[in-house]
Amino acid sequence: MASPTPYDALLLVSFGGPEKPADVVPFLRNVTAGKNIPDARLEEVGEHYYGFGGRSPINDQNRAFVEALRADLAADGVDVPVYWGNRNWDPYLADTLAQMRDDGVQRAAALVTSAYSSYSGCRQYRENLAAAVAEVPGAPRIDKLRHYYNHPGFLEPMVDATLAALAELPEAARRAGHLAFVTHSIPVSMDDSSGPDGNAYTAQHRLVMEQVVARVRQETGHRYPAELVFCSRSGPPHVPWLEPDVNDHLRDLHAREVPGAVVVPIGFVSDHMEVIYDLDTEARATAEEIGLPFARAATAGVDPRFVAMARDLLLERAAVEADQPTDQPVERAAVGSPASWDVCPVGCCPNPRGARPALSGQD
Ligand SMILES: CC1=C(CCC(=O)O)c2cc3nc(cc4[nH]c(cc5[nH]c(cc1n2)c(C)c5CCC(=O)O)c(CCC(=O)O)c4C)C(CCC(=O)O)=C3C
Ligand SMILES: [Fe+2]
Repeated sequence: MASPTPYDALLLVSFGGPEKPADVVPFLRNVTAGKNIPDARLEEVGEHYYGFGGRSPINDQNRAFVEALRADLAADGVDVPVYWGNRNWDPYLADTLAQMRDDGVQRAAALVTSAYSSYSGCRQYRENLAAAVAEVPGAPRIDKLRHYYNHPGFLEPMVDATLAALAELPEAARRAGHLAFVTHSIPVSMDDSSGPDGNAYTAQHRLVMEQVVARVRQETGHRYPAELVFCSRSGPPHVPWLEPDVNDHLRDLHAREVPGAVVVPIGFVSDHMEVIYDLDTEARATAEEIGLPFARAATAGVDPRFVAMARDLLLERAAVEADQPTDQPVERAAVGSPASWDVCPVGCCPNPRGARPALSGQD
């Protein structure tokens, strides 16, 4: 049986979100510390949270994932505890690392709830992990697991979700509709510097989009027109961010007499606020306003294939890090493009505000 050695724990690392109205402003302060987010945008985002009782869905999604992962590991006989810590809200990374240390954990593999390369989606987590390790004397060693945007455990649930959403569209739109693949907008400069050679953020999303379109074609015999579009733009208006916005795109489809759209949130591993607000609330309202048939594909969430992916990545990396490697090459599940690196290359996804310590990198 595959062994998790040298890892004695798995750490789920996420963004965190508020759980009650009184959490919203302190949470937003944590997220935006040192960043140039206009006050108007913060008030707007605060309203998104208040509209859902001040509670983000993200923490409950992570609790469910941790439970499902514990069950998956137990069923497979992989005896490692699962911990969970966030960048921006309780349970904070440093508290979780202190707990892990107290439990005797020496070395843990970290799965981040962000599948792609970018400063916000990768290095910022690595910096926060480094800061938490520095804050906790005797903290375990943490190895961030590789990007998994092209892992079948992430892609296959997306294919099924896209097919299910297509089935929700009215008959006429089911065949001639378009697929709008949605991810979080980031500054154009952040995309330009993402990954070792730049533009990894958009390139990885396009690979995912192509894979899903190809798999949907296998299942339906039809190659759906598809576009990569963006949600949740923030920052000052004069700074360019990735476009088009999903709402503008829906209007554009309507103007071109496309009879319906399936929105596939490929940038999000579970139903985050961006999904339930930006897509289910705002984009759906746009579609209703213009009379465009609309369906939103489910996120991976606790799909058993996505949960099993976490086990697979842990065991894959354990085989790489093992003291006595076998002569068999380590198998790395990946579809359409090679598996991503284990350790981030030098200069990958730089911090626009200047270098600081980050874990799991060659620099
Ligand atoms: C690429 C990316 C991901 C995906 C990767 C990943 O998952 O990490 C992501 C995830 C998330 N972003 C989240 C929330 C927020 N992001 C903000 C701000 C920003 N995000 C950015 C990028 C990303 N963000 C950027 C470039 C900014 C501008 C400021 C900065 O340079 O950092 C702000 C401030 C207000 C605003 O500007 O909108 C909030 C409240 C939540 C929690 C949602 C919930 O509660 O369910 C999640 C999962
Ligand atoms: Fe964000």
